[in-house]
Amino acid sequence: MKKTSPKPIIEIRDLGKTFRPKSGEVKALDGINLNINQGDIYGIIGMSGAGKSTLVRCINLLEKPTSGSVFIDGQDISQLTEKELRTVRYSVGMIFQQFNLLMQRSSEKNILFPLEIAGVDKETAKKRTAELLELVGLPDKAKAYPAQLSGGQKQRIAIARALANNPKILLCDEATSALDPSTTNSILKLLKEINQKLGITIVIITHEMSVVEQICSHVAIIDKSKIAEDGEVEEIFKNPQTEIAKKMIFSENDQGQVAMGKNRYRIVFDEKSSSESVIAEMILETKCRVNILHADMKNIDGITFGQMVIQLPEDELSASRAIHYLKSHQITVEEVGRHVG
Ligand SMILES: Nc1ncnc2c1ncn2[C@@H]1O[C@H](COP(=O)(O)OP(=O)(O)OP(=O)(O)O)[C@@H](O)[C@H]1O
Repeated sequence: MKKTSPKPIIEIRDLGKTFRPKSGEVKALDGINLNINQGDIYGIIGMSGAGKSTLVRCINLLEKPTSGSVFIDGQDISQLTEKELRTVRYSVGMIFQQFNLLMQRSSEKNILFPLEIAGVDKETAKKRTAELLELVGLPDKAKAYPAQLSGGQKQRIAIARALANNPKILLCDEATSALDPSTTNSILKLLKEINQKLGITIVIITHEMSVVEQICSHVAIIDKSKIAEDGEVEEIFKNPQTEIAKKMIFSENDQGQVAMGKNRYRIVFDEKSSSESVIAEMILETKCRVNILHADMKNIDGITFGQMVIQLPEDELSASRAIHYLKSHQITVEEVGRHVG
């Protein structure tokens, strides 16, 4: 039977955005093409100034592209009237780094706010608010004001508010950047649950690869206004092609530890192969001396990967024997010496 290809809910075609402030022209986005499918958790990652916020503002209709198009659920949003745009806006919810809750309103009233604007009757809106408080795990905080909530709780209320009008897409702009690591984990877990329970497509804008690794199915790496690389997170992690992807996969700490010396290789293991035994057997079989410079584990969308940076001897023959051994055991091997540090 023919496999049906997944349906893109967001299609970005040749998108360009140029700002023209008095100080000169800034090309914030240049020739962006991206397909985000229904049900994806799609990470958009890049360094500061790469163009992430501009891209998200083009998707949520706050910024008008200079060229190209954005299709949401098959509709070219640049061709819509104001009235049609309002309807499409309901299908895109958004959460932010600073939560953006209304400080004078209780949690419950914050969630009610978009329902009031949409003209939902009071009884239905109240019922929906109670369901959403339950969904984000805070039914007991209905009457609390934002000032009485922790950062993680504020973000949970913001998520409930963003979901009030049943959007098809949830955009998260650096939504965990103001949170500590354990709160970040709990918010990412909640987003994953929402994606699975409601089938909602989630787009996550972040500068942290760890966020992408934890919950995203796909990622696009933006560098200097263009997409450097995009695809499934697992594939990009195992086989990054561009300098920027390699840089983002190694955290700053890792780079410090592996910056010294020549002949360094990054190797990636999956759950099926144990790093220790493969390395031990490789040393026994090839008689090649290996220096382990760095090793850690990463959990990518629920699958554990080990990565190591090893240093091989300068003697080319032994080094190539070792590389051949690793590759023949289906282990990803790439030289990092020129790229890292
Ligand atoms: N309204 C604007 N007017 C002029 N230039 C702008 C405007 N908005 C963004 N830019 C410029 O466009 C480029 C991309 O900015 P953008 O905010 O999209 O990057 P970013 O990847 O989100 O960065 P950060 O992670 O620091 O928020 C930057 O050079 C920025 O200075």
